[in-house]
Amino acid sequence: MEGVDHLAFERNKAQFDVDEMKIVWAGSREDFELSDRISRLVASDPVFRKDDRAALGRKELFKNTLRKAAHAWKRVIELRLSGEFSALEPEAYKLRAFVDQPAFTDLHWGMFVPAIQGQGTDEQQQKWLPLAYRMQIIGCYAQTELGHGSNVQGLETTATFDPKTDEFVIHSPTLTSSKWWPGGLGKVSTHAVVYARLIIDGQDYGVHGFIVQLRSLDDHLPLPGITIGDIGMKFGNAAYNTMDNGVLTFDHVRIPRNQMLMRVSQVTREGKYVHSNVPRQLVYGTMVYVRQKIVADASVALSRAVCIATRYSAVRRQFGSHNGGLETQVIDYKTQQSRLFPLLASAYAFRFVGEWLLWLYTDVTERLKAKDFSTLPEAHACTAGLKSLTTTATADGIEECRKLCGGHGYLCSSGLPELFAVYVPACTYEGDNIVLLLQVARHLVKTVSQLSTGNKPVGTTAYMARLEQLLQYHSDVKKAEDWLKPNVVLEAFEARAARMCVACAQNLSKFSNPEEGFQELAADLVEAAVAHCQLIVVSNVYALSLLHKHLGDFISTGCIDPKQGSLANEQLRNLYSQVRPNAVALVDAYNYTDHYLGSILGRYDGNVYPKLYEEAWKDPLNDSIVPDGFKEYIQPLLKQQLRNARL
Ligand SMILES: CCCCCCCCCCCCCCCCCC(=O)SCCNC(=O)CCNC(=O)[C@H](O)C(C)(C)COP(=O)(O)OP(=O)(O)OC[C@H]1O[C@@H](n2cnc3c(N)ncnc32)[C@H](O)[C@@H]1OP(=O)(O)O
Ligand SMILES: Cc1cc2nc3c(=O)[nH]c(=O)nc-3n(C[C@H](O)[C@H](O)[C@H](O)COP(=O)(O)OP(=O)(O)OC[C@H]3O[C@@H](n4cnc5c(N)ncnc54)[C@H](O)[C@@H]3O)c2cc1C
Repeated sequence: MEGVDHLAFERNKAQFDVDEMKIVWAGSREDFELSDRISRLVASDPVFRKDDRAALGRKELFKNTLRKAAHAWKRVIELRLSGEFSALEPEAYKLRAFVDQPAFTDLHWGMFVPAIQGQGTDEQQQKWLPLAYRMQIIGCYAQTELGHGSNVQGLETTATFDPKTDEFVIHSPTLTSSKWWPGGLGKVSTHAVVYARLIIDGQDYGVHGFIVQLRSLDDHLPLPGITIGDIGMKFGNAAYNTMDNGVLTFDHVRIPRNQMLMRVSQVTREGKYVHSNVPRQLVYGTMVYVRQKIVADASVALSRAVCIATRYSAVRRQFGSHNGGLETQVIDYKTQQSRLFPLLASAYAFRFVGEWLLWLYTDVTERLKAKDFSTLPEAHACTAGLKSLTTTATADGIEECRKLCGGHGYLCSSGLPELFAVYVPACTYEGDNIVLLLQVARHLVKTVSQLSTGNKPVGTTAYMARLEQLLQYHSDVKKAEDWLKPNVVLEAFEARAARMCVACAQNLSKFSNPEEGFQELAADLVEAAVAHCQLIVVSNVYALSLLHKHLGDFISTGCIDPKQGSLANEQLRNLYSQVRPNAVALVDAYNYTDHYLGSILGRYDGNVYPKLYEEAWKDPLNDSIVPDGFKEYIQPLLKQQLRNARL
């Protein structure tokens, strides 16, 4: 029935003010109003239609992406959504988010511009940023190669200084040195920040960033010595195939010396290599920025999936009808709750941890400007660890939501297959999640080993200062309600993380070669890093479901005993019952339009079945009643069977 709210009875059960929660989710009233306005603006604009995406071929899909990106840019300017000619303002960022289609612009604004901002000198910024802000040049981030992604120091592209001409010669010496993966490179970018080994007078100074023009600004053809193309279709149908991830090789391409990004180190006219008094790691700064953004986006992707699964679970009924009455809503099954509600809690937890990480990132950026580099290792460990933790949980969570929607979750019209396919590379790009956890583990082991030298741990590792106490700790939980006290939960998580880190550090000390030890104990180190990152995120329901999931860690490290573990589980069940009447309202608080959700199962009005039925008839296969190919392939079979039957 059109116009009827099939979920009204659920909404009436809510025990909190949904409008207030919308503001909490958005961050502030101002942010809420902005998101609300822009999401409606996108939803009502036919150019931003997306329900036809699944049926488009690659070329149409890509052209459709170009059209949307151009239209979005026009809207940004027409509506004066941001300051003059910049898409880095929150308004433009929101517009991009609600358009909901990965495009070259993500890399231009999300990596090319930040790389110049973070690694360029003032002079370089003045030259390149105005062009980039106006999109008079379009850039990408060309770091990864066919042979190396995680191992950045292993990149092979070379940038050799030629003192005669005051230029760098950019070259791809091997097949494996071909740049491979950069988004926006394949068909669109005119420029790139290319990461290459700096060679001066035969000496290798390691990987540095260079601004390289790739295509003519007139006819868009690659410049001499440059070969570029798209790397081909990726996982999922529409999904990330809106993006032109590309391949690029250089054959002795010359660029002026002043196109090396020179904030961290410089090459003089005489070919002298000069290193500023800033840490070399700032070359990796763009990755820290994007990892922080990815954490903030994890809650968005997970909340979309949870919103679809929660609304649909309230609509869907199976079994349990008595005397011809209604069957049970699947959301009332305890197993459904134990799978869905921790994800609902995670979406909220990630939303808040994303805010916190933005604060941490802003703080470190301010400090860097004032030449205080002391918090850089902590910022790197937190962004790397939380990127890994939240993207893994979100990718797994989206897939769980698909299963929570039963068979209909597998239909493209549920929105979940595409959401999963678009999201899942987040576990790999911007740092493989295991490789990033190993970075966190290095930071933790270093922190533990420095305790004996009197180095006071700071930031998220501050709990290590209470190591003696945490090693003695045993939970004093006696009844299920004790697990509701935040301190009780926090201490258990601190003790578990501390003990796992100390155990790793002790085992490492048994190796004469620390690197060998690190390789050998890598699996344990990853688990210790996960424990530390979970500690950063813990909050009520979420914490208890994690404790339940990782009960083995808590018991084997002696933080809690099995009885306390089952009390945690008992409390978890109580919490699920408290969440149940509020579940639909909690997902309404995300304030997502039906356009943005892109899901029949997650429709605000819950009018699922008629719309699913209607949608099925739109499939191109249903354009004709008898399928194309019937005469060639089906009819002969049927005729043959008839003949056989007669025989
Ligand atoms: C209209 C508007 C539209 C707006 C849209 C905006 C959209 C925004 C969102 C953008 C979305 C973009 C989509 C995503 C695209 C993906 C792009 C990519 O994948 S790009 C490609 C991404 N690729 C990857 O992510 C590659 C992953 N690999 C790596 O990051 C590195 O190679 C490594 C870290 C694994 C090893 O590094 P390596 O040097 O070999 O070895 P060591 O371990 O010895 O470390 C040495 C020292 O450095 C330290 N340190 C390390 N990192 C950092 C850091 N970041 N910082 C600080 N420090 C760092 C480390 O702690 C150590 O310190 P110490 O102990 O000596 O004191
Ligand atoms: C959709 C998408 C978009 C991308 N966009 C860009 C872009 O715009 N620009 C760009 O430069 N790059 C881009 N990339 C590349 C991306 O950053 C890399 O793929 C990523 O960093 C992982 O590196 P890799 O492919 O070398 O993986 P590998 O390191 O080869 O990983 C393979 C396996 O080896 C394991 N492994 C590797 N090293 C270790 C170790 N030391 N210890 C234990 N296990 C290890 C990993 O865990 C993984 O299981 C993109 C990738 C994707 C998928």
